[in-house]
Amino acid sequence: MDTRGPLCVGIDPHASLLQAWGLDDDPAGLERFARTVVDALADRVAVLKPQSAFFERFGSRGIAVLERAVADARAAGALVLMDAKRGDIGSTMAAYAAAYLDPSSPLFSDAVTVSPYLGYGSLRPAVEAARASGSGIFALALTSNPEGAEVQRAVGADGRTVAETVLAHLKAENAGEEPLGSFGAVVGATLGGTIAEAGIDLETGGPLLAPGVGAQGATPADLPKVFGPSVANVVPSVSRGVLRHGPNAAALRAAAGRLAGEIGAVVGS
Ligand SMILES: O=c1ccn([C@@H]2O[C@H](COP(=O)(O)O)[C@@H](O)[C@H]2O)c(=O)[nH]1
Repeated sequence: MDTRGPLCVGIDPHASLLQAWGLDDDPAGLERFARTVVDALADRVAVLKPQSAFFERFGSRGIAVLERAVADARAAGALVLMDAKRGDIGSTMAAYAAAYLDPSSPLFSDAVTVSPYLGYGSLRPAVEAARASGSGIFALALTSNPEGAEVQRAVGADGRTVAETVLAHLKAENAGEEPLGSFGAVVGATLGGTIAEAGIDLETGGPLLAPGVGAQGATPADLPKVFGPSVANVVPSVSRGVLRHGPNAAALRAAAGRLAGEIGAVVGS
């Protein structure tokens, strides 16, 4: 983030984008799509975020493409955040942690998105794997979709919302880490002033992944209102808002560059 700015670009090979890029909706089209994004952007953006679902839908051939994209992006200097939103009982979580956070795995990534909705404690194997390998996690706290509120804003017996409980756990993981720890939260850029209105503290000492800029309607100018004083820790994430400019590499770079400039103007990077 210090050297490249905080922008994260998602690699989301929607069938509609493959078509728009003149590619077939098959593993060869998927591979060309992923390779084009990595070649265009991995040497300049801080984070590339492959959305695992779009690779998984092609089965083992899609996963092979994902493995190559992860390796190539990391080799070019980008951090890779695997958006897989894994979450399960602890013993199964250990296997997910081995898949994404163990350096010997072909899908090893710098971080993975995880769902804390089987209870934050169920994520312990991922936390431990991240500590062991120097990687990280991003736990879903306040997601960008409107349906998330019914779970995430629910109030527990201690008077805190579920999201606040998740954020408090992340803050404890990051204690003592400077300038930021490796235990991030996902907080949608689409949430407007609702976080401040609810008095939710986003100071977890970790990065805040902010999806929702672009196709979901949020803009870089919304970030200060959504994140308040925590805006400096935000990693804004954009997928379709950049990808729709492909397949031309220069156009992808220009789109990412424009967004990076707009984000820099509001977060001060
Ligand atoms: O709260 C969340 C968590 C994750 N996502 C993911 O981010 C991208 C958004 O894509 P856009 O094209 O920029 O809308 C996608 O992979 C989602 O699964 C999210 O949107 N919200």
